[in-house]
Amino acid sequence: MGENDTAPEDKAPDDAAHGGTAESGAALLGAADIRELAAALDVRPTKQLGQNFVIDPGTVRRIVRAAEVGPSDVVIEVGPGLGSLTLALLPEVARVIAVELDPVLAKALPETVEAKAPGLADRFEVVHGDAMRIAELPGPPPTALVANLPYNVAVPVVLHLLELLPSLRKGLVMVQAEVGERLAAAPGSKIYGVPSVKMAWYAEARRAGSVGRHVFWPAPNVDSALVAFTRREPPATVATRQQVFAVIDAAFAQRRKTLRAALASWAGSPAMAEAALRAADVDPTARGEMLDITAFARIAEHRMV
Ligand SMILES: C[S@@+](CC[C@H](N)C(=O)[O-])C[C@H]1O[C@@H](n2cnc3c(N)ncnc32)[C@H](O)[C@@H]1O
Repeated sequence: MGENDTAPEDKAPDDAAHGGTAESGAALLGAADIRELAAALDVRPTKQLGQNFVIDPGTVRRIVRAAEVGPSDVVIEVGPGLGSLTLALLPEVARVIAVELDPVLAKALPETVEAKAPGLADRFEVVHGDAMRIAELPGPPPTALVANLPYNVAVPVVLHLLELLPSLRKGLVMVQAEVGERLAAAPGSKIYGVPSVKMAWYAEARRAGSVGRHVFWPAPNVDSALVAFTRREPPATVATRQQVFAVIDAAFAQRRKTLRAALASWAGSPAMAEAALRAADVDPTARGEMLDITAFARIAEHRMV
């Protein structure tokens, strides 16, 4: 799927539409279903929790297709909300473990699954909690992350789950368009930064399409992007992940400065920063935005204090 892909479904959904029943055994949620569910639960979507619910069955189908998940996948879904994406995932995969922070939504979801996908409810489990803080999950280890993420915490959630769950081999997340570009950016581009390099420690990320704001209720102020990722081995290094991430944070905290200046307090002094950079075969007058993850790992190895 190309960057500017506009799938046939990427049009304004009919506001009154019900999602209808799919042959797969799960009914998908349309705009009218979402409003009915929200009214029944007295849910008023909050910005604080990034609650923008997908009201377009075409969009959730598109997400599931782009995720390339199958019958052997155990999916972790973050922020299932009222269940739009959950219901599209269930017929396709072995199991969905959904982590939801809102207690009202977490409590209501099993009932929605039972009502809309009666034959598939045994594949589903909901965990009430904060996806940025969970330390363990029930059941078999997840192989894929598929989520329409709460936008304000999208990057920390993805990084936390990649660190916590080595079983996670791939993922497809819907995020704010600008965040999607950052996650998938390559060295040398203006938007390359901390999310791009930290993501590259764990996985190869790429843009997998765009989604307009009209497929959500309420509609957010920004458009969205689909980002796909595939796990890869971190660079071979004697430095720990924390040590490498400390260099990345220092380099981008003052991204307009040369690395010699930006890494001065991390190294102990500008001269020590220069020594570490030279030992790592990195030009001390370069800026962080030019370096890939392997260069950051080499620099971390050469800190002298
Ligand atoms: C963008 S909505 C997506 C809802 C649903 N998946 C959909 O596509 O309609 C984000 C969801 O994440 C939940 N959420 C927000 N912060 C969270 C966190 N830290 N951990 C888990 N869920 C969170 C919100 O309550 C909300 O249900």
